[in-house]
Amino acid sequence: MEKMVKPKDKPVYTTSKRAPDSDDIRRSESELDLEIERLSAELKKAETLLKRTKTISAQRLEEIKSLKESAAAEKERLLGDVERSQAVYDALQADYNTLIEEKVEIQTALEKSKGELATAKESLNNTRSELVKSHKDLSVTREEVILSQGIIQQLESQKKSIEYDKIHFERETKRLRVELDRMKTTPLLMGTVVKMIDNDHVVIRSSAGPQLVVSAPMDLTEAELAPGANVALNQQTFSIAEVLPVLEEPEVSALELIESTDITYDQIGGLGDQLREIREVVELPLVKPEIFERIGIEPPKGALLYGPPGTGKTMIAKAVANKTNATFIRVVGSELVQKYIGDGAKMVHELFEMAQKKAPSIIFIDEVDSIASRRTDDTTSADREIHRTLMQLLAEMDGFNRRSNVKIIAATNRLDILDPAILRPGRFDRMVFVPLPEADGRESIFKIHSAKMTLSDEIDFAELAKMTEGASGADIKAVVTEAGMFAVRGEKMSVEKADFIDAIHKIMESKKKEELPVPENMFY
Ligand SMILES: Nc1ncnc2c1ncn2[C@@H]1O[C@H](COP(=O)(O)OP(=O)(O)OP(=O)(O)O)[C@@H](O)[C@H]1O
Repeated sequence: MEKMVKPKDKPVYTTSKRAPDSDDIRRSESELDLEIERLSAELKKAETLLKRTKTISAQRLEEIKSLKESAAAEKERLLGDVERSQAVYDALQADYNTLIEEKVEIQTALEKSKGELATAKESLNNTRSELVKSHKDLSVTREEVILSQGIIQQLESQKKSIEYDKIHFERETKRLRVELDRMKTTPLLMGTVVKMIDNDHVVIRSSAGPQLVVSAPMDLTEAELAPGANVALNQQTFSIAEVLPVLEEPEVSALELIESTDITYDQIGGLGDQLREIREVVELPLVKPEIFERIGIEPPKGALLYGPPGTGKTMIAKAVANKTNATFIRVVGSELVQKYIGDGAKMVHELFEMAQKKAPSIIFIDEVDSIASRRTDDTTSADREIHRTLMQLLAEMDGFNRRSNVKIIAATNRLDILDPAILRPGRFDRMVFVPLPEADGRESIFKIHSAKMTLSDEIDFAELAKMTEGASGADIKAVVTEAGMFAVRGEKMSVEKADFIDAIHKIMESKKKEELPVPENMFY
């Protein structure tokens, strides 16, 4: 702010009694000039100040104008915002109103549903109590049904078992009758073939002493009547009744004894797992006994093979004997007790002695169920005989040295009737189920048995395997042989698919006719 100039020494006009002289006038004039000068300077200053104030005012005015403009623009914008907000607010208000209406509707519906729910709950409770009541009734009925089902099942399995036993007994009766007939006939004389004179005559040295020339029976081949063969002769006519098996030891002639069998593992189809198991328990201890010693465990004594007939149980035993170079000694349970009545137990003892002598050896007890079946009591003398034979077998198995080179393989089609005593631990170290072959197994059995046949190219073994569901290895072998026979009869160059199909029909049909009812737990 510009400081106002304060007049310093204003000229003082004094009134004096004398008239101003020229000096006074000059003095007053110069004072007036000074005053005028000062006032001019002050005026100038005031003008400059005014000018500056004007400029500032103009600037301020400009600023105020621009502020006014921007305030107007801002106002415009705010007004727009207010409008938009109003629109949003209106929309929200509309939504809110709708929601309120909906809420009212929902509340009404909710009230209605609550009522319905209460009704439904009530009827549910009623139904539930009815259900609980029926459930109780049903439980009682179900228990009765289960009870009756159990009784029916029991009766059915008893029936099946009885039917089976009946068939078994019928067969045994038939066999015993034949045996009895044989026993009733005059005893036969034993003789040894010395030589064949021609196709029809043979020289025999009889056990009574003399040498005889007898007629060669039509049904015996030259090979069977080879020098040294043992034959049984009719005492009156001296005709040859039958060729006797090679007698290794007079006491145990009931046995089949093969020094070295010719069955190999690769001739057995579809039993990989079973072979592996049996090789572990029978082959390994014979071939590598040191492994068991090293590990410090007792080597197994043997195994029990069980399963349907004709599935290769005997083959497995023979193949193990072959692999281990062991003597194969086969004894048939039913023959032990039927042929040697009173001597079964003695035969068992001799069997084990002989196996020891011929070691390494494998004792194969076929149809072990004939001597080891579960019995309720030993009422008949035959029962007692069977029991004695079994006791002897168990004693031999228990007293038998695990480290000896003798192993036992037993086989049965009737695991269900076996005496638990024979299954007790320490007797058979492993029980191996030998089942009917699956399609793959059947295919490989077809291939094995037809390996030496001349076959036509069209033969598809997988297809034949599909057609023989339920067939055993023995059935498949029979099919292959029969197919060969069809081809021979038809004088063909090779066995054709049609021959196989005819053979399958023939064998499977006859199998169906022979089939017996199988008790449920027969193989388990
Ligand atoms: N898995 C198989 N592989 C090849 N051939 C088999 C097989 N199973 C059975 N066979 C054929 O069937 C024949 C009879 O088999 P095997 O005597 O071994 O049966 P099994 O089970 O001992 O019968 P069973 O219980 O009636 O004594 C054999 O000689 C063989 O030709």
